[in-house]
Formats: sequence, C-alpha cells, structure tokens
Amino acid sequence: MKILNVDQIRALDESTIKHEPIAPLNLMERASLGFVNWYVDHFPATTSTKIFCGLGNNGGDGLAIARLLMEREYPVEVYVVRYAPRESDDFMHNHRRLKLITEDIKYVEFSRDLPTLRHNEVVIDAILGSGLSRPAEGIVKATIETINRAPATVISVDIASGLYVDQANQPDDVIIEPDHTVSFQLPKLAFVLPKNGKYVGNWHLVDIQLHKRYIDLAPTPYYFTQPREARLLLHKRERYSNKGTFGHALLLAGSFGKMGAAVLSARACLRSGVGLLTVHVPQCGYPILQSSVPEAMCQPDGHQTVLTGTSRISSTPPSEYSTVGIGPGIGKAPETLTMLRELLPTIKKPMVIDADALNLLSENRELYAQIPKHSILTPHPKEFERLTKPWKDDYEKLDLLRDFAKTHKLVVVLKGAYSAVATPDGEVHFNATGNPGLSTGGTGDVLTGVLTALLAQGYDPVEAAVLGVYAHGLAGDVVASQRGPIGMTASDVVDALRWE
Ligand SMILES: NC(=O)C1=CN([C@@H]2O[C@H](COP(=O)(O)OP(=O)(O)OC[C@H]3O[C@@H](n4cnc5c(N)ncnc54)[C@H](OP(=O)(O)O)[C@@H]3O)[C@@H](O)[C@H]2O)[C@H](O)CC1
Ligand SMILES: [K+]
Repeated sequence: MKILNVDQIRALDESTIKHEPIAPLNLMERASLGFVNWYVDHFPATTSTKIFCGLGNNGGDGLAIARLLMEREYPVEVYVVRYAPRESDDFMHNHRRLKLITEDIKYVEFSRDLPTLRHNEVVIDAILGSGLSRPAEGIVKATIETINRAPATVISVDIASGLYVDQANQPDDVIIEPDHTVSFQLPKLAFVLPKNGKYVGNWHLVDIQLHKRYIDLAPTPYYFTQPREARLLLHKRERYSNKGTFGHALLLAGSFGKMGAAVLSARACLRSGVGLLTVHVPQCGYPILQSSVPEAMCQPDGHQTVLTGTSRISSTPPSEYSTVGIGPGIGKAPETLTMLRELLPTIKKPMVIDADALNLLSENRELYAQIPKHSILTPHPKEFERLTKPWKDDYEKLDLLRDFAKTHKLVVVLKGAYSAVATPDGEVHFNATGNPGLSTGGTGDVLTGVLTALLAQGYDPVEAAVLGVYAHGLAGDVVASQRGPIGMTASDVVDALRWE
C-alpha cells in the first residue's frame, strides 16, 4: 500500500472529484460516513460525544460526522473553534445542514468557552487535518491543550490536529494526543514514524474509494506493507523438494558469554525453512550449540572465545554456501575484525549482516565498499547512527536511511516500531507487525536467523527483508497476545514463527 505526500493527497481528492465524478461535498459525506461506520462499530449509541471542529474541510468532516451521529441518536455536542474569519465552502454547507437538525452548536473563541471533558465521554478531534500549515496558536492551541489534559477518549479525524502529514514538527508544537486516529484510504507518513507514536495512537483506515488510477500511478518511495501483501511473497513448497532445494546457510555467530545469540539465530534460521545450516562458533560454543540446536551442523573456530575465521578449519569456503549470516553475539575482537575483512571480498552473493558485525563496519568504514551488493543489514537505530551520523528528527533519519541503502546498494532493515526496509532503489517499506515486547535481548538475533534462511532459499533480498520482518513481527504479536508483551522472550518468538 502506498504512502502519499500531502500534495499528492490533495491531488488525489481532486482527481477523485474530477474522474468519478463526485461533488466535493459528497466526497466529504462519504469520508464522514466512513468515520461514522467505524465509530458505531466501536462505541455504543449511548456514548456522550463532543466534536471539536475547525473551519476547514477537517472541520467540515466534523460537522457531517455530528449530523450522522445525531441521526443515529448519539448524544452529541458540537464545538466550532473560531480561529479565523473564514470557513471553507464545504464547512459552510455542512454547518447549514447541521443547523437544520440542531440549534445547539457552540462556538469557542476564548478559553472560557471550552467545556469540561470527562473520562466517560469521547472527544472527536476535527479541528485541523492535512491542511495544517503552521503551528497551532491562540484558541486552537488552548483547545488542543484542554483536550490533551482531559481524561476523555480522543479520536482524531484523518490526522491529529497539529501534526504534519509528512514533515517534522518542532519540539514545542502543540498537537492532539489521540487514542485513535481514523484516517482516509491511505496511511500518512507521520503515522509510521516512531517519534509520533503519541500523536497517532492506534490508527485505522476507512476506504472512501478515492481514484484508484491516481493511486496506482502516483510516484512515491514509501510503502506500508499490509499482511496480505507480505504473505504473497511467500514461496510455495514443491511436493518433491529435498533439503538441497532450500539452500545451505552458514551462520557466523557467538563469542564467550554470548552463545545465546548464536543459538537463537540458528534456531530461527531452522524454523524459517532453510535446507541445511552450518553454524561457525568459537570453540567454547561448540558443546553449547551442538546440544541446544541438534538440527544444525557446527563448525568450531580455531579460537577458544571469539571468531577468527573459517579458512583454517573448513574445506568449504563461505562463498560456496547459499548465503552467509554474520553478527549475532560475535563481539568486536581485533581477530573478528580481521575475519570480517577477509570474508567480505570473497562473498559474491547477498548476505545478512547484523549486530557487532555492523559495529565493526561502522568503525572501519572503508569496508562498506566490500559488502556484497544487495546484502541485508539489520541495524537498530543506535547501530544505524554509528553507520551514518546523528539525525535531528525522524524525517532526516529516513533520508539518511534511503541515501545509505541507495549509495551502497544495500537492503537496510531499520528496526523499531514499524521497522523500515530500505531498498537499493531508495524505496522504504514500513512493516505492519510487531509490538514493544520485541524490544528485548535476542529478538534481533532471531531476525538475522530468519533473513539468513530466506536468502538461502533463494528469496530476492528485498522480498526476503519485507517478508522476514513481517513474519518476525507477527510471531512477536502472537506471543504478546498469549502472554502479554512484558513477559515475552526471544525464544518464544522463535517458537511462534509460522510460514503460511
Ligand atoms: N481524501 C481525503 O483525505 C479527504 C479529506 N477531507 C478532509 O479534508 C481535510 C483537509 O482539509 P483542508 O481544508 O485542506 O485543511 P484543514 O481542515 O486541515 O485546515 C483548514 C485550514 O486551516 C488553515 N490552517 C492551517 N494551519 C493552521 C493553524 N495552525 N491554525 C489555524 N489555521 C490553520 C489552513 O489555511 P491556510 O490557508 O491559512 O494555510 C487550512 O486550509 C482532511 O484532513 C480531511 O479531514 C475531505 O473531507 C474529503 C476527503
Ligand atoms: K483532526
């Protein structure tokens, strides 16, 4: 699913109006009805509902929503925040229509006009939408602050008032902090950026049949991967396949005290359909891996506690495996850096690079050029900052991410809420699955195992990253639904991996 920018959203409205064709007012009615259908599904008709409307089309939506809820006998109060002398045409039209069924529309010009908001009621925020062009001030600011202080449940229409669709807010901007955002048709970039969490709440999309052809043709680097889209990437298994069909992966993982990372990664790899797995570990890890992951072959390093290289031990060079995954628990010993230095130029196929392998790279940037093209890197934000440089906001981080992936021709999975998969072409695919329970030790090692397995099976690297991140997040969601996000462990996530 595409994520469009604010100009494209406006053009999409216009294109819908022109090509369907549909009158702007009727499009507003359709959007409002979409919101109301969602609302009716979530809140009973006894819900005391206060709707705050601005003077533009977001406010127009609010007035239409008020009318549609009143027709359904919800107890509704309407507050129009009068911040400017002029209203939009469709606001005025909906104002007239609402007046036909109620005399009781309240106007908020000063703070004293604001009502007291209680915990057992719902506030619908239709003050400002995608037309936001500057920070909220004066009575708009006071209204937002009052709503944010209130114990009521808050639902924003289209987007929280005060939040920009696709540009950074300033730290002191006053923005609605909703419990839910009900938006129209397509997600907005603001919804998937980690820092915006409290200005979005849970977000939902209602389909208002905007012009499909416009959406299909609109150029954008940003996509939101829906579960349906991710599942389509899954390769079907032939009945007469054998373990050779699914590749032989080499995983370089572990060091003294961090063998758990190797175990988790290996187990995740095996649970993700790899044909054969060899794990190269320091000698101290040999009995650990052999006994805890019997399905994997194990290759001990020449060194007791850290990884130093496979060349002296194995007759099969890393380049002959279907793919190589490196990083979980390897530490940053000088010998391990030497191993990485020697390894990279020999690998000609995309590989998976994670954790301390990324940290070693960031401390030795001349190695970037040696990373096989289209390899998958899986940094969390701190590791990504080490690989690049600090950023001032999520938008700058996104630019850095796209630049880095494009410049080095890599697939970069930036982990976090809505993990972002950046492609060598400069696209970014945001993932829908996952929850805060996944920010616990070892889940990153699990992801490395998953991705290594998918590359070994011959998945295209971008598809491997999109599918792997989705499946990993979904496993996390399954575990969280069973035992709650607080008690979940990375081992639980491995066990919950499912491929169907
Ligand atoms: N397809 C859809 O998504 C549909 C969306 N609809 C709804 O329309 C709004 C967007 O409506 P719009 O009228 O463009 O904009 P707003 O309602 O957000 O804002 C109204 C005007 O307010 C001015 N403005 C901007 N920032 C501020 C501020 N901080 N304080 C005060 N006023 C502000 C601005 O005018 P300027 O000329 O002064 O910049 C805005 O134009 C969208 O969010 C949906 O809710 C439709 O219903 C149809 C389908
Ligand atoms: K709003």
